[in-house]
Order: sequence, then C-alpha cells, then structure tokens
Amino acid sequence: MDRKKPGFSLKVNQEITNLFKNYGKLKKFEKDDCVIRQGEYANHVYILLSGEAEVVRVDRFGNENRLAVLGGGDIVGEMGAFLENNKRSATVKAKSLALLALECPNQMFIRGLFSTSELTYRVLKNYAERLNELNISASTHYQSRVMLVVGHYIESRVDWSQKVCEVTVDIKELFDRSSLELWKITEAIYNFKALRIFNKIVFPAEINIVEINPEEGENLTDKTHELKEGEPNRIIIEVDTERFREQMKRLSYC
Ligand SMILES: Nc1ncnc2c1ncn2[C@@H]1O[C@@H]2COP(=O)(O)O[C@H]2[C@H]1O
Repeated sequence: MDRKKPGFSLKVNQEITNLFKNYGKLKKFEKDDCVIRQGEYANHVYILLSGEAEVVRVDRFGNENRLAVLGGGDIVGEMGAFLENNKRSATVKAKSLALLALECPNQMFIRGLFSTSELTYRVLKNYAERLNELNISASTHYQSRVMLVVGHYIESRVDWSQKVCEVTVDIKELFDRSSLELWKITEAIYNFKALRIFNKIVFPAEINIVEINPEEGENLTDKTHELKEGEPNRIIIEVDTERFREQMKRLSYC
C-alpha cells in the first residue's frame, strides 16, 4: 500500500515548516535508521524535508507489514501525540541514503493545531484518506476470505479436464463445513459471477432467485450448455475452469 500519490499525502506549506523550525531541531538519518520505533513512547512529531521513509507495522506474529512510503513534506509521528497511551503505532525507517527531518515536541505540535488552521486541515485530511483506504482494504479482504472458502468447496468438485463444467453446491454441506450463512454463500457466488468466472447460476426455488443471463455483449454461446433445473438445497453453477483456477490463486495471495 503505497501512500505516495500526488495530492494525497499531508504535504506541509511554509507556515507549517516555520512552526516546526521555531520549536524543533533538524535531524539527519541514514538508510535503515529508525526515526520512530513501534511501541515506544511518543515525544516528537516530524516533518520530512527530503529523502524517503518507510512506515512498517510488526504484527503479532512478528511479520513486518509495509503501510506506506513517505517523503519530503509529509508529517509523521503525529498519531503518538493523540493516542491515549502515547505509544508509537508503527516503525518509521529511513529508506533513502539520507533522510532529513524537523523534529518538533508533541506539545508544540498540539499548540500548532490550535493556532494554525492549515496544519489542522492537513492532519484531518490525511486521517480521512488513511481511513478510507483502510475501509476499502478491510472490505475487499473480507469478501476475498469468504470467496476463498466457497471457492475451495467448489474447487474439489471441478472437472479440470473441461473448459467449462457444471458444479453442484450442496448448501447444507457447505454450511456445515464453513458455518457461512446462506446469504454469504450467495454473495460469494455472485462475486465469482461478476468476475465472469461462473457463467450461469441456478438457485433452488426456495432461495427465490431465478437464473442469471450472461452479461450483455458477452458471447458465451461456445462455452455454455444447458444447465439442469434447480433442485432443493442445491445451487448449480457453470464454471469457467481456467479463469476459476487463476482467481483462486489470486485470492490465496490476498
Ligand atoms: N497507515 C499509515 N499510513 C501512513 N502513515 C502511517 C500509517 N500508520 C501509521 N503511520 C505513521 O507512522 C507513525 C508511527 O508513529 P506514530 O504512531 O506516532 O504516528 C504514526 C503515523 O505518523
């Protein structure tokens, strides 16, 4: 997740830089030096002047997950000034050979938020962008997990020698295995359909959803065949085996 996009990150103007200059000091970091360490007590906020820094968070298994790459004009270390326990939420490391930053005490940063509306605006904008990005990745991640569970069930029933094959999903069996509610199963199957991995779906009469036609403009005549009628407790799907295989690989890496 690279946050270095034009007009996206919290770039500071001269007024904000002067504020940091008046109360802070210039710091120089070499490649791989830690500017901030996850879990440590937060005393300072930084404006990066030049060079690149990487924000990483170590999860409970000890893996380093990259959250963002920041550069000149970005403010970093501001979360620690707001969080109740003042603990650093992530590690920030110099990524370039030299990283120049202005280090400002928390108190001065907070005062700056009251006196300089531009600073307040930029901090808020940055949080909105970050939260939006997290919302997108959290919902995509959740859908992908459900698709993976449903996909694994279907995978074991696919005839891989066929380009297109019909698979019957026993709803009760899939529920017993996965504990997924029916509407979640249906949603995941629709997601595969939206990706044109399932060409046709026949739901049982009790679900009250009728056959779905192929997307407009898509010529599926050479790969479709007549599906059986819907049966109670069964969903019948026509699977494009090659696309399904590729999608399952992608989902496994999500
Ligand atoms: N998702 C993120 N994107 C960009 N920067 C982040 C992200 N999470 C944390 N940070 C920055 O990394 C800093 C680590 O120390 P702080 O928690 O004080 O403040 C944090 C933010 O400035």
